[in-house]
Amino acid sequence: MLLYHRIVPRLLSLPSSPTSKLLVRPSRLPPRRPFLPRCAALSALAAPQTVDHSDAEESADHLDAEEPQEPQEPQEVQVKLPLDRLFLPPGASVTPGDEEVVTARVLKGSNIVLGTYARGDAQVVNADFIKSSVRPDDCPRDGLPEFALVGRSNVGKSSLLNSLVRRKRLALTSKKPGKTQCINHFKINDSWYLVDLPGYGYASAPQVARKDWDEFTRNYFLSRDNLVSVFLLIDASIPAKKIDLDYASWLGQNKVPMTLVFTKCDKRKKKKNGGKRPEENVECFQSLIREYFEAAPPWIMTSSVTNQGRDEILLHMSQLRNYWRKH
Ligand SMILES: Nc1nc2c(ncn2[C@@H]2O[C@H](COP(=O)(O)OP(=O)(O)OP(=O)(O)O)[C@@H](O)[C@H]2O)c(=O)[nH]1
Ligand SMILES: [Mg+2]
Repeated sequence: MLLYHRIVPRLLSLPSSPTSKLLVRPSRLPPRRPFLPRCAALSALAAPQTVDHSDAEESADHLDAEEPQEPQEPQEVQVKLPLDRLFLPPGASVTPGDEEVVTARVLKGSNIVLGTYARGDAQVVNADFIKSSVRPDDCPRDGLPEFALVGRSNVGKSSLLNSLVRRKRLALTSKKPGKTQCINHFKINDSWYLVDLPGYGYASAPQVARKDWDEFTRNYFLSRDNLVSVFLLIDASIPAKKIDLDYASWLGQNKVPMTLVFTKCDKRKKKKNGGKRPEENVECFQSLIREYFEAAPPWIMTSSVTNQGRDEILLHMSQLRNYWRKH
C-alpha cells in the first residue's frame, strides 16, 4: 500500500499560507511520538559512514561532457527555515519548546528533519541491477520497499542513482534526453529497491514511445503497493518549469508521496538559463509549489558531480523505509 496516508502525517500541522490550495490532505493520523533528543542516526549525519567500494568515487567524467562545468563549492551554510516550511518525518511531532531541537536536526541543504526512524542502514553496501520492465505487472514481486526516481528527461535521474550507490555506470546515463526507457529495478543491500524511470517532457524518441513511457510510469505510481515514495527530480540550474509543477501537482492529487530533489546544484548561473543561481531557482520553485500544497513537501538539493546531498537522501530514505516496514 502506498505510504501516502502514513507519510502525510509527517507534514507539520502548522498554519499554511492562507492562499494555499488543498491538494494534499492527511486521511488518517497515526499516533504522534514526541521528538527524542539526539539519536544514533543524528551522529551518522554529523559524520556519515563511508563504504569502501572498488569503483567508488571515480571522476564523474560521464557527466555533462558537452558542457564542462566548474563545480561550485557545496553549500555548507544551512539556511534556517521557519517551522512551517520543514518536513517532519513519520512518527515525529513538535511539542512547544522543541523548536530548537527540531531545527538542529534538519538535513543539510534540505527542509527534511531527521527523525528516530533513520538507522545505521542508510549507506549502500551493495547494489545490483535486477530487471527492466515495461508494465507494472512485470516488476519484482518480492514486496521489498522501493523508491522511484522520476523527472524530466535529462534531469539527472540515472546519474543520481549512480551517485547514491557510488558506482559510475550502474544506471546508464547520456547527455541526450530519452536514455532510460523502462522501469529499471536496482536492489540495494538485498533489502530494498531504487527504481530508475524514463523521463517526461522532451526526449529524442518518437511521440508514440514517449506517450507509452508516460502511461506505464503513471500506472506504476498508481498500482505499486511497495512504493514508499517517489523522488521527483527538478533541474536547479534552470528556472522553474510548468511541466514539473504539473507533475508534482498530479502526484499530490493522486496521493502519491513525493520528495522533491533539486539536481545539478553544482552548475554556475548562466545568462541563457535565466542568470539565476541554483539556490535562487530552488527558492522560486518552492514559492510556486506552495500554491499547490497545503504543507511543504520534503525537498533536498543535490549534485551528482560533487555528490552533494547523497548521504542526506540516503538518511531520508532510511527513515521512510523503516517507518514503512513498521506500519
Ligand atoms: N553538472 C551536472 N550534470 C549532471 C548532473 N546530473 C546529471 N548530469 C548530466 O545530465 C545529463 C543527463 O543525465 P542522466 O542521468 O542520463 O539524466 P536522466 O534524467 O536519467 O535522463 P533520461 O534517462 O534521458 O530521462 C548527463 O549529461 C549527465 O552527465 C549534475 O548533478 N550536475
Ligand atoms: Mg536515465
